[in-house]
Amino acid sequence: MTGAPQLVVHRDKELMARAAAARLITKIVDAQSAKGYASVVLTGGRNGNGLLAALAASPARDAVDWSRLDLWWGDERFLPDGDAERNYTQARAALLDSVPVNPARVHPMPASDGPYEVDAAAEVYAAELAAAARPEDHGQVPAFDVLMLGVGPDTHVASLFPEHPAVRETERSVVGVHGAPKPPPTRISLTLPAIRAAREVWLLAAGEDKAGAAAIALSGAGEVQAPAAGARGRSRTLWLLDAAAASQLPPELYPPAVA
Ligand SMILES: O=C1O[C@H](COP(=O)(O)O)[C@@H](O)[C@H](O)[C@H]1O
Repeated sequence: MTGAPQLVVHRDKELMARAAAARLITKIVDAQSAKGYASVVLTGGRNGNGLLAALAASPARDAVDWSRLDLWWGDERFLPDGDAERNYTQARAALLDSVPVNPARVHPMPASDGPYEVDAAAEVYAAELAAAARPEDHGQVPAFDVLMLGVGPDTHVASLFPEHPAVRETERSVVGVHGAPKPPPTRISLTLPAIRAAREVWLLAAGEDKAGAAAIALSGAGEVQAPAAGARGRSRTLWLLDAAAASQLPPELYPPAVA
């Protein structure tokens, strides 16, 4: 597991989205060159969708071989297929409908109008992840190249909310979430162990309303009280912030000391 999280602070949220999109393109291209494919976990929320829109607008998007990209989701709002509030619907609108992804490699979480209730739907997604894990991944989910997470103002990541049962899960890779404090109340989420299987975890936080959450999560809070504190990658944990979201960080974390 990685050491301390690394921080990159951009001037504003537009620049953060563009820089993060450029970073993601490079990461995908590098992974595809090294092993033939890349696997990425997408996040919902404003910052995640901002990144996808910036990627869609980037001329460098053509450097990605979209047919050799596995896409997964970190969480989903358990709503009918096509609902405008589903993370999958929003990712399609922001990016996926305008690039030649291979539909067989795109893995949205189940919708509420499918054959499963939420806990069974979570089990189905866990089985899909397990089937995609390779022996060298040594786990029940693939070793994702990059797993992105938006950080909520309450420090939630994916659909893991402070003090909720889902954030305490230590065995399963995917769980149904009931009674989430942010609508809709019923959701599906990767758990912290599944998140920590990723090579790199990128936490996205832009805007003043994320400043308190970033400060708490980066100042030694426990993961049950501040789920973002428990989101770490195997080889790297990267916080991508804008100046507003970094504005309450303790001075020992930001700005960096002058050499
Ligand atoms: O509901 C959700 O919220 C978080 C954070 O969203 P934001 O709009 O505050 O950035 C998001 O990461 C998660 O995927 C989503 O389901």
